[in-house]
Amino acid sequence: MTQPSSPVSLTRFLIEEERADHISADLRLLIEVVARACKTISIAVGKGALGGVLGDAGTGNIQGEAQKKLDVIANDVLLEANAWGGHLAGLASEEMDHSMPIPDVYPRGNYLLLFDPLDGSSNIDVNVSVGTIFSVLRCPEGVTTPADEHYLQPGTAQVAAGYCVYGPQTTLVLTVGHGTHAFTLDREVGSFVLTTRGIRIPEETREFAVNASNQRFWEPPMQRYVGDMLLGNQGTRGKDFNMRWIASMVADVHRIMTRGGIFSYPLDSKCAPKGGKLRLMYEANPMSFLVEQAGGAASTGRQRMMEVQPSGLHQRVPVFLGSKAEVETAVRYHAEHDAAG
Ligand SMILES: O=P(O)(O)OC[C@H]1O[C@](O)(COP(=O)(O)O)[C@@H](O)[C@@H]1O
Ligand SMILES: [Mg+2]
Ligand SMILES: [Mg+2]
Repeated sequence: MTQPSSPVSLTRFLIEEERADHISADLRLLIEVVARACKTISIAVGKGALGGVLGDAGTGNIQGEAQKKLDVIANDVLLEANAWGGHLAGLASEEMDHSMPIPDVYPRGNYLLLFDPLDGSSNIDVNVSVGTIFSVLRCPEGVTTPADEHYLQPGTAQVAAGYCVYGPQTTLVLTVGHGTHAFTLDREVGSFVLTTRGIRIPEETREFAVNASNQRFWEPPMQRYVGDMLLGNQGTRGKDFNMRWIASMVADVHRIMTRGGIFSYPLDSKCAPKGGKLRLMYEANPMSFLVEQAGGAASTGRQRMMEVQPSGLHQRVPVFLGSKAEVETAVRYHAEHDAAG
């Protein structure tokens, strides 16, 4: 007898992943807690002006950036939900100066959670998609009170990563190292439902995403790379390119997950003293894990992103990720430039 095909909830998907030995029960429950927090953030984002959540919080974060009210709200939601979740030894956030070990009085586990609670903050007040990005690491063996240094593991050590995009639909995109999968929030029912199993990013693309206003500050290989794309079918690339820039990494990456493309936030002379614009631990590494698991590639331009050995919790890096062949082309421009001295 054929079974009626019913929608697969995130809960059922995670139970199946546990049965397949892809995740532990603790990791399954941890992801459920993060997903629940994302639902709460999605509701707050959706209320907008009606919920009094728009505008500046009047505070700044360790990155020297002004915090929006929703940056603070999303951070609090994730902290509160996960502190009581029982599956973490500690957590770290883009919005907090240091990581936070889970206090003894709370239930504790063996994972470390890192997150960018609200990505694309500059878009909140203009009603454009924003998101949450998260990454899960194992707490090193024997460590009961993890400090910042215990989070400094390369992206290859991640056991799970995901983002939730708050757009016309709220969509959670997740990997536990066995493909990348998308779950759409059924708002009436209140649960995430599997809508794409095994996302595959097309290898080739004719679409790139970059903040072109930084062009004069870019390094020479980036100038040449984008210059050649702009020449289109009249230049060496032999094809015309389209450009998109939402300024929410989550939304730009989600487009690439859906139809391919390359996303880049390269090194420029403004952000060079900090190493780049985007954060390795909260943005670049989780997105790289998701993109690689979907058949794409992710690089700093000179090194596979997930092999970068982190030196600081809030470290920044240049980013190129998306369609594999296109990322390889961007890397080739950098290699040729460096080889020429
Ligand atoms: O405003 P810019 O320079 O184009 O930068 C946009 C980039 O900055 C970010 O907004 C940084 O994220 P936050 O909003 O979490 O600080 C990325 O999402 C986005 O890709
Ligand atoms: Mg961000
Ligand atoms: Mg943020």
